[in-house]
Amino acid sequence: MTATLRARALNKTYGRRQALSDCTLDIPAGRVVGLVGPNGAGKSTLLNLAAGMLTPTSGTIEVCGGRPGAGPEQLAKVGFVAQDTPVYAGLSVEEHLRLGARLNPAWDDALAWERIKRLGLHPAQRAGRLSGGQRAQLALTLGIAKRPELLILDEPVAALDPLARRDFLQSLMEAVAEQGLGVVLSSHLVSDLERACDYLVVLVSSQVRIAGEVDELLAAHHRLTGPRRDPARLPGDQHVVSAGHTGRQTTLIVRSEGPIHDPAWTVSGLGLEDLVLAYMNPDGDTGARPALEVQR
Ligand SMILES: Nc1ncnc2c1ncn2[C@@H]1O[C@H](COP(=O)(O)OP(=O)(O)OP(=O)(O)O)[C@@H](O)[C@H]1O
Repeated sequence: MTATLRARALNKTYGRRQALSDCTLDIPAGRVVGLVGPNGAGKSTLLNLAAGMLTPTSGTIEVCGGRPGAGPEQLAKVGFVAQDTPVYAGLSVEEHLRLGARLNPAWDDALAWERIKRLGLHPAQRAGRLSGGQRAQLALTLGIAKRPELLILDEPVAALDPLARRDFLQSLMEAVAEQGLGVVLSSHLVSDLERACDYLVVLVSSQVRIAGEVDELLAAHHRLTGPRRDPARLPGDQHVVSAGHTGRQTTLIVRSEGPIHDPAWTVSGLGLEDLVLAYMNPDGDTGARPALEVQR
């Protein structure tokens, strides 16, 4: 597997606060990767390490085959749109594009202008006067026109209304299809990740809880409902991710590569949201408590 991001025993501490702990991860190339986890889990820290904006406390991280931020060639391979889609408020849309052209060796000016026209952004408009959605689209345009191998987006849609979010993700998906670039995208909106991502990483309490192809993860996880019983008595190949009990009933989220034939259980599949919630909330409550924001 060609890895676009490879982390080995990666740690990052801020003072005494552990933001990322012993993170070992291989993200394959050319995927759209959803990074999800509770507030403070370490998502921005991981993305900033991948973009070369932070350096590890210990361990290693490689992105597109090199050390993040190590020289102009490496910088050209990776696009990064930080949280809150930062743009220069005093610069116009056109000035942003000119700056992009000057700073990025593989800059695709035709692509940038085509996107700006399609989005209906006026070249003379100052970025500070754009709406949140327009600023996000401008930042995405700069990221895409740089023509990186990997585009890293930290909560790019958080401030957008549902229509702007759909447009933003649509633009992103088009760029992925046309350019074959890889994307790592963090978001709390699982429905957006479900729409856009084919690979999932769940980060909880500064550690990677699970990572893999979305289709494979969904196929390997099941919800078991049946008479109350001790989860420890399941067969060894059935790994309990989360367990919830009422007086008489047990509901388990289980990872199992093979089918589950025990007639005592009613077995059903999971959606991505259920899967993410099970890993974020392993101590039971396998019902639908919304620990994540879900918007459609
Ligand atoms: N510059 C900093 N100085 C000190 N602590 C920090 C700093 N940046 C982040 N942290 C801490 O590191 C941990 C991980 O933060 P991080 O921003 O990576 O989480 P996150 O998963 O992106 O959260 P959110 O979903 O809220 O954006 C948190 O406990 C946070 O308080």
